[in-house]
Amino acid sequence: MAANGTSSVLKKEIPYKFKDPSLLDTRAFVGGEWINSSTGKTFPVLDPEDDKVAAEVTDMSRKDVAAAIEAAHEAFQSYKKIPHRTRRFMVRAWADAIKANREDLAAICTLELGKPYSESLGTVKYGTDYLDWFDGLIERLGGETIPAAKQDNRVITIRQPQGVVAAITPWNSPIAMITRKVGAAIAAGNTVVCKPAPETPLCAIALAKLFERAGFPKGVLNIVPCSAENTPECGDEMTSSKFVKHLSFTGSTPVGKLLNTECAKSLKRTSMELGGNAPFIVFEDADMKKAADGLIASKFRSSGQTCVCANRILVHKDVINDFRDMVLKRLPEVLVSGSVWDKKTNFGPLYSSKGVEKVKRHLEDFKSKGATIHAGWEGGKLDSPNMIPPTLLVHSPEFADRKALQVSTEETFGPLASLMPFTEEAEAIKYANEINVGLASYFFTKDHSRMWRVAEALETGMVGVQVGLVSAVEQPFGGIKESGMGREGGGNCLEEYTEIKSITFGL
Ligand SMILES: NC(=O)c1ccc[n+]([C@@H]2O[C@H](COP(=O)([O-])OP(=O)(O)OC[C@H]3O[C@@H](n4cnc5c(N)ncnc54)[C@H](O)[C@@H]3O)[C@@H](O)[C@H]2O)c1
Ligand SMILES: N[C@@H](CC=O)C(=O)O
Repeated sequence: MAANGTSSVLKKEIPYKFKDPSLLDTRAFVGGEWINSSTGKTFPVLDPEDDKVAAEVTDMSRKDVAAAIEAAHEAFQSYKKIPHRTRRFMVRAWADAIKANREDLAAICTLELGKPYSESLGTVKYGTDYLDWFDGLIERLGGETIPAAKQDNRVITIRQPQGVVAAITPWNSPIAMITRKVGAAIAAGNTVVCKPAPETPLCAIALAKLFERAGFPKGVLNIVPCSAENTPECGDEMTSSKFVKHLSFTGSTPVGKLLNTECAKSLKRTSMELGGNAPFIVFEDADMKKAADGLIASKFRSSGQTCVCANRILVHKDVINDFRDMVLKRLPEVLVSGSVWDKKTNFGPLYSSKGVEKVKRHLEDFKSKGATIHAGWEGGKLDSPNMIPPTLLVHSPEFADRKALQVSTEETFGPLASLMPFTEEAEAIKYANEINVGLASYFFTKDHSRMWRVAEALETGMVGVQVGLVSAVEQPFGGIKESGMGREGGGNCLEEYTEIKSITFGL
């Protein structure tokens, strides 16, 4: 029992009292039952704010994952027959349950991810926006009638769910990445086995608690938390199972490629939302304040830990000093650091010391190649664990060796921005596109011709023109090149989880 009396699960005190402590659970959810791993093993979940153990979560084995897949397969046999409208009401009820418990869910997100509580409330809203969106799409998930070439034939198509969908999700968005993926698969009539990231299983478990209350049949959603050590085995069970028809993954490009290769052996469908390395370009005619605010929103939200964060920042050499000064002015006006539980705080620690190591490596690389630090971290001991302040570096207007920088080939995934100069539009586009990934990109200019030209030229799945945020449920979210395959959100997102069947009638 935790000293604060809020939950028997908590291993440490936090300055938040749960309204419904039962949402904090450490068990798996399989076939409608709350269970522990057959091995009895657990793994620790840390609070990134102090690196202390927050909870011990059940560590599901390969055998347990196989049982969850079977439970999902069994549930699919009846769930697939449920009318679209009934399914819609259940999705609606899940969304409503999440909304009614938004504060507790946000607190769980803050606890295991270190995300400031106010930002966590935003991520709960973003997550439920997806379910609201699917609610509007479910009953439109129909087929079409097709004029047949033969006089005595009539042809129609119907859309049917695929079966068991395996979902593997990352730590950096532990609520929205689940509702966006699991919600879409279930809205389309599939059943799901979801393996959340080992760093953030508590949000997934809490979402399953609310799912259970929404009236879905047993086995429609199964949550199988497992440790980093068990992950490859559990993943292999998902990619090799004959019952899994679709693997939906959000995470890094190397893991996505591995899973995709394994799924290819049995021709499973895959959805791959993978890593990015977003270019962010400030042209010489840009509105400096708009561009600075765009950079702060894109680079520093979630402390720089999103797949669509600005990463390679190019500023026209004639305005690089003006832009630097505007960013330096706006940073303290926009970002507030402090305890993640303080409602005013909107900038928090990284998810773990692994993240800190990577940011430090990029910082040292920028410094060694001539960038100077204008704000933030110099690479020394941090004041508190994982808490890197918003950091700004600038290269001289003559700097030309961009391709040698680590940031040119790797996401920083942290609150570190280094401004690099460019001279010509074509040069900026060439550098932006000279990479194997293409998720998001951003640019700022007041020139309307340039807006179209550059938006069309950038090789990414999403482009922000004069904005630093591109995530919204109503628009297709996803990348090209090695940033993935498929789209989540947008008007056609449920179709990804269906098969088209064409039926020919002879008269
Ligand atoms: N495109 C998008 O929509 C999107 C969204 C969020 C994050 N991301 C990307 O995710 C990455 C950050 O997340 P991460 O560090 O957790 O990525 P990761 O690839 O290490 O892990 C993602 C998930 O895959 C699991 N995993 C790891 N190895 C596995 C294996 N062998 N078999 C099965 N599962 C395995 C992890 O446990 C986790 O659940 C970044 O690259 C980011 O850009 C992309
Ligand atoms: N949470 C992000 C996804 C990548 O990290 C978003 O949807 O913007």
